[in-house]
This record gives sequence, structure tokens and C-alpha cells, in this order.
Amino acid sequence: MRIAVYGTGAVGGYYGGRLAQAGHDVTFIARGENLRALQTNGLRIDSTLGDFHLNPVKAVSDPAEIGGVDVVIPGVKTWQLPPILPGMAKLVGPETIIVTVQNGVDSHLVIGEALGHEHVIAGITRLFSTLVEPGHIVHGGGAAQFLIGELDGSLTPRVQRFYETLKATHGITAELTTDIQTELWAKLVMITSFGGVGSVTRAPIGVLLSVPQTRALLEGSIREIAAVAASQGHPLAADVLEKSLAFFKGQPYLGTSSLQRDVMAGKRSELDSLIGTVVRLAHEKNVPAPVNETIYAALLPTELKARGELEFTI
Ligand SMILES: NC(=O)C1=CN([C@@H]2O[C@H](COP(=O)(O)OP(=O)(O)OC[C@H]3O[C@@H](n4cnc5c(N)ncnc54)[C@H](OP(=O)(O)O)[C@@H]3O)[C@@H](O)[C@H]2O)C=CC1
Ligand SMILES: CC(C)(CO)C(=O)C(=O)O
Repeated sequence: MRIAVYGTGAVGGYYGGRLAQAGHDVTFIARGENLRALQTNGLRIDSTLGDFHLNPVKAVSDPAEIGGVDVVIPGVKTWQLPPILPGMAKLVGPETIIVTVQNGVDSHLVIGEALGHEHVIAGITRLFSTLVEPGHIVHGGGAAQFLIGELDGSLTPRVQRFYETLKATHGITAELTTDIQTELWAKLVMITSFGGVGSVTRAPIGVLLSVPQTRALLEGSIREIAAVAASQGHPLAADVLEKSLAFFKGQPYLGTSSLQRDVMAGKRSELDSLIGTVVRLAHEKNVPAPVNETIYAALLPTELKARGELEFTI
């Protein structure tokens, strides 16, 4: 299968690396030091599911050098998606599928509006991965899940084919769903509560669960987002709270989310596409969301600073 990974960071690099390791024709699109490292030393992945080093790898800066592929995996953060859409168009032929991996509930819409909804399959990834230095990814924790589904729920040959490809790939736990929209909301519940409470407290998940006050914040956030999901026509299972808490309990004591790691590093984060989306939709539908509103407000000053829209030093 011809695959292009647009944005070779923690997630795109991990899944693209595994697919390349399995023998697929994968080209990585990267920039800066990361591109230079990939072109010079290849892609190194240290993973609890087995370390590997791909050298050489196909890595370019300009998607026009690749042309149309079977599958595009955009590996960038949500706020980095709009600038890459013109480049992504160069990878898309009549049969190309674009499979999202982003947290949040609207990356598939952003891409679909620009490049055609018919090309987009939504995906959800669950893994703990970090680009620790250019060309070098560390995957910790357990399985690296990749759940995919057509947006209308149909089991088309193309979604089944990509599912079978993922399933046959070592280091990827593939899942196929007929209700990806609800799954996106279930993931939003989990990542936004975990990421939001972790970001304001600067504490890992083991601590958040063990301190009654922060556990109450987690639970309050989960309940609010579940109510927002229902208001959007995606009611979640009645046990969403229990399931989210069970997922958190299964994580290492020091586990953090990608949102929290970005906030703590002073980098621009996915605050707007995660907590911001919850707050905006709650307002629109008059759903009470005091926990998420407070977390959003508390994180906004440092987020604006990271975006260069506000300057302060203390
Ligand atoms: N990390 C994780 O464990 C998980 C992350 N996710 C989600 O996956 C998505 C990706 O996150 P993650 O992999 O952590 O992010 P990373 O920051 O590690 O990776 C994004 C990569 O895309 C590159 N990039 C951005 N814009 C461009 C561009 N115009 N041209 C070329 N390369 C570009 C970045 O380069 P540069 O550094 O130069 O900007 C970076 O290398 C997010 O939506 C996140 O929420 C989901 C589950 C787990
Ligand atoms: C759920 C979690 C924490 C791991 O997949 C995640 O999505 C993230 O870190 O962005």
C-alpha cells in the first residue's frame, strides 16, 4: 500500500513506522531538524512492543514529490491542519483515503471541507508516544490502538481493506467501528477531562485519581462532556464515567496526556479544539459546563502566550 504520513511526530511517526516496518511503501513528510534526521539517520522507534530502526526511510518536505497515494495519515496537531491542506491536496487522487488520528471531534470535517468529504475516514488513536528528539520516537504504555470507521457507519470495502492492513501490522491494535462519531465523543470525554485537569494541576493521572478533590474535577468534567455529546446527538453509553475512570486507573501512575505535556512545556496546545470545543458547544446548547469553563479560562493566558498573542514574564 502507498501511504503518506503528513507530519512525522509522535503519532504519525509511530504508525507510519510500523506500516513501513510491515513492508508498506510509506513516505514521511517532515520539516526542519526532524526532516534532516530522518533523511540522514532514518527513523528510530523505542517501543514497549519492540524497538526498531528504519534506515533509510523515504522522507521529504514537499508532498508534490510524492503525488497521489492510497492512504494519507495526517500526523499534525489539530491547529496545524489548516496550513497543510493545500499540500495534502497533492497526495489525493480519486481513490485516496485520508485517515485522521487527531484528538477532538472535527478534524475530519476540516479536511473534508477542503479536500472532499468522500476521501475522509475518521480514526482514533490511543497510545502514549513522544518525539523525544529529531527522528526518534518513544512509545510507552501498552497497546497502540487505531480505531477507524466511515463517517456514515457503512462497512465499505476501502475501510475494511485499511482495517485489515492495520490488523496485520505488528505493534498496532486495529479496531473497526460502525459508529465512529460516538467513539470520537467518547475519546473527547476521556482526553479532555484527563488533559484539562492534568494541565491545570500539573499532576499525573495517578495523583489526580488519588486526591479526592482532583478526582471530583475529573468526574465533573466527564459528566459535563457527556451531556454536551448528548446535546450534539451523540449520547454516550451510561457507563461512560466508569469506563473513563477504568481507563485512567489502567495507566501508569505518572501518566500524562499529550495536551498536558504541551501545556507544561509552554508549547501551543490543542486547548481550543478540545476544551474550547466543549465550552463553545455547551454555550450553544445551554448545557452547564462550569468545570470545563473554569479549566479553559485558567489555561487561556499561557496558551495565548505560547501562540505569541500575549506577552508576560513572572
Ligand atoms: N502523542 C500521543 O501520544 C497522542 C497524540 N494524539 C493526537 O495525535 C495528533 C498528533 O499529535 P502528536 O503526534 O503528539 O504531535 P507531534 O507534535 O509529536 O507531531 C506533529 C508533527 O507534525 C509536524 N508538522 C506540523 N506542521 C507541519 C508541516 N506544515 N509540515 C511538516 N510537518 C509538520 C510537526 O513538526 P514541528 O515540530 O516542526 O511543528 C511534528 O513533527 C494530535 O491531534 C494529538 O492530540 C492522540 C493520541 C495519543
Ligand atoms: C488518551 C491519550 C492520553 C493516550 O492515547 C491521548 O490521546 C493523548 O495523550 O493525546
